[in-house]
Amino acid sequence: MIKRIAFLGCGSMGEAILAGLLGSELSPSAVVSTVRRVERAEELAHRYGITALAGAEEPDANSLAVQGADVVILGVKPIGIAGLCREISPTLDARTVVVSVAAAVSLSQLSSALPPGQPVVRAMPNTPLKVRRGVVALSAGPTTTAQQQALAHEVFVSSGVVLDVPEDAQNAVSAISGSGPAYVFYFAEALAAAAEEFGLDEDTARILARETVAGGGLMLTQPGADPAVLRRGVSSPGGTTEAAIAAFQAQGLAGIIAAGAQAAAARAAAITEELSAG
Ligand SMILES: NC(=O)C1=CN([C@@H]2O[C@H](COP(=O)(O)OP(=O)(O)OC[C@H]3O[C@@H](n4cnc5c(N)ncnc54)[C@H](OP(=O)(O)O)[C@@H]3O)[C@@H](O)[C@H]2O)C=CC1
Ligand SMILES: O=C(O)[C@@H]1CCC=N1
Repeated sequence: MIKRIAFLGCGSMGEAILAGLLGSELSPSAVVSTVRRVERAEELAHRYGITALAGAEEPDANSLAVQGADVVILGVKPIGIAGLCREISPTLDARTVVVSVAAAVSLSQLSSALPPGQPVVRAMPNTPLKVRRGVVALSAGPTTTAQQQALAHEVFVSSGVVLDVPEDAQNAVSAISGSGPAYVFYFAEALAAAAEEFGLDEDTARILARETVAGGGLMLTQPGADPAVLRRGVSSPGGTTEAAIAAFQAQGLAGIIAAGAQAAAARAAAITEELSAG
């Protein structure tokens, strides 16, 4: 059981994890988070009842936050991860499991900035954790015990589906489910724009697109749901949906989506290289 957890960096992703976790049995008194700005720390403390420290006000915020924590979540941008690891290293307990959610930061890059043998987990979560419909893939480092891996699972399990993957799958996971919510939101934006092209007013267009994406997503969460079967359930032979799908296929929509995911994975590989090059 997690007794104390520290979130170092708590923006979009950190807050999504935090919100999902606090919906479980964990008490806000077991959570400390750090950010840079005072107003963001105040917002988090007010919204969740946690302790939130701002680096702008308390320069030792990160070192203070990790003291006594059994899990530390690194939620800053990839470029900030190594510096943050070096900053907390002197005060980190050797048993604390350090979970990085940063895209493209490898386990070896993490370990090389932490004390030798520090237990580490590389995670790729997504923001729907905030509404407890997230998915996260975990890859543990070689010194991370089964008990420490269980603690990392516990961070996410009440907020979504937790998968264990080999580290070399992490860039693919990032390209599919890490970035994926943005693809879905982009689709919703495009659907609303198409609605406005028909002359529907902006509010009506947004509601139609939003409820369609949300409702379709909810149907996919039903036991045994298969997207191809659900699609056929909407597509009458010779009807309107078939005409739309044929137009999507003629435009190469599946290939366009694959190209987007490839671009995301390639960018992750490039970021890993850039971080190694310094
Ligand atoms: N957003 C997403 O959907 C996903 C993001 N990720 C990963 O999550 C990480 C964070 O991304 P995201 O949440 O989008 O980014 P944000 O910019 O929203 O959040 C970053 C947070 O880090 C804080 N911060 C920056 N530097 C420090 C520091 N030295 N000490 C303490 N706090 C610090 C910022 O504080 P302040 O608010 O005061 O500026 C902010 O709260 C990235 O590594 C990204 O790859 C992974 C999967 C999905
Ligand atoms: O855009 C990014 O780099 C991060 C990683 C996955 C989602 N957001």
